[in-house]
Amino acid sequence: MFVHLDNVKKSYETGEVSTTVLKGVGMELDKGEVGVILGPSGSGKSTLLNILGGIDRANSGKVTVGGIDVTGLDDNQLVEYRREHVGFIFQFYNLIPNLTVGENVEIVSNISKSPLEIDKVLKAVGMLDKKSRFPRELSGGEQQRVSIARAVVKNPNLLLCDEPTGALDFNTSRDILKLLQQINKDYGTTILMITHNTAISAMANRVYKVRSGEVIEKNVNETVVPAERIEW
Ligand SMILES: Nc1ncnc2c1ncn2[C@@H]1O[C@H](COP(=O)(O)OP(=O)(O)OP(=O)(O)O)[C@@H](O)[C@H]1O
Repeated sequence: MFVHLDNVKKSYETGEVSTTVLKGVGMELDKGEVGVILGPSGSGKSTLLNILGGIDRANSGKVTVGGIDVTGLDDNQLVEYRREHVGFIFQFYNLIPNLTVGENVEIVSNISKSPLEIDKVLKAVGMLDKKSRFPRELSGGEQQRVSIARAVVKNPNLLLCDEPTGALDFNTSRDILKLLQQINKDYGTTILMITHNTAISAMANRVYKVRSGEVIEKNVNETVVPAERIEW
């Protein structure tokens, strides 16, 4: 398995209080697959994604990605892992406001070992003609396209998306999902996506339902539905 989480546990200590957020999560994804994590607010989805992406650490259990034992990495190795292998897409884009579209993508490309061509990636997300614009001059959907370009330019093995369509209307969401599906197909990028929207799970190979820090249901879809046919 390309992505493998085994019995991952996580709790946060705030003062004297300990909150258990993940209670022994198991998850698997083959190379080139799309996975969807569904679950209510506060169920631990973002924590799970952050551990997988090397932003946060598990207290126990094992996480491997493409043969790398992520749980065994020291802080420097974790930075390297994030930089080389993982692309992140968030609900609220997180673009740098005083850099243009091109520059937002370029700063990531500059610190990557084997980046893709910036213009090629901007073209793939339909933003090449707006390369010189600033984020404030773009719609939400366009900003999300740029944040996808920024994540994809480093040619990551794993693309982690935390509610990528959470702030977008139906049509724009569907365009963004189509784009993610296209990237999965064209670059063979393994994608794991958090969503509240159960309809989106139709485009995934594997679906994980999470509740209160536990996986309560795992499904493997025999057929994957093209994003343009998803309705909600
Ligand atoms: N750094 C932290 N310190 C303390 N508690 C935290 C921290 N990060 C998350 N939590 C708690 O862990 C629980 C799970 O949070 P998480 O963000 O993973 O849930 P989620 O399923 O992604 O929720 P949402 O859908 O609302 O984003 C929440 O109760 C949250 O308050």
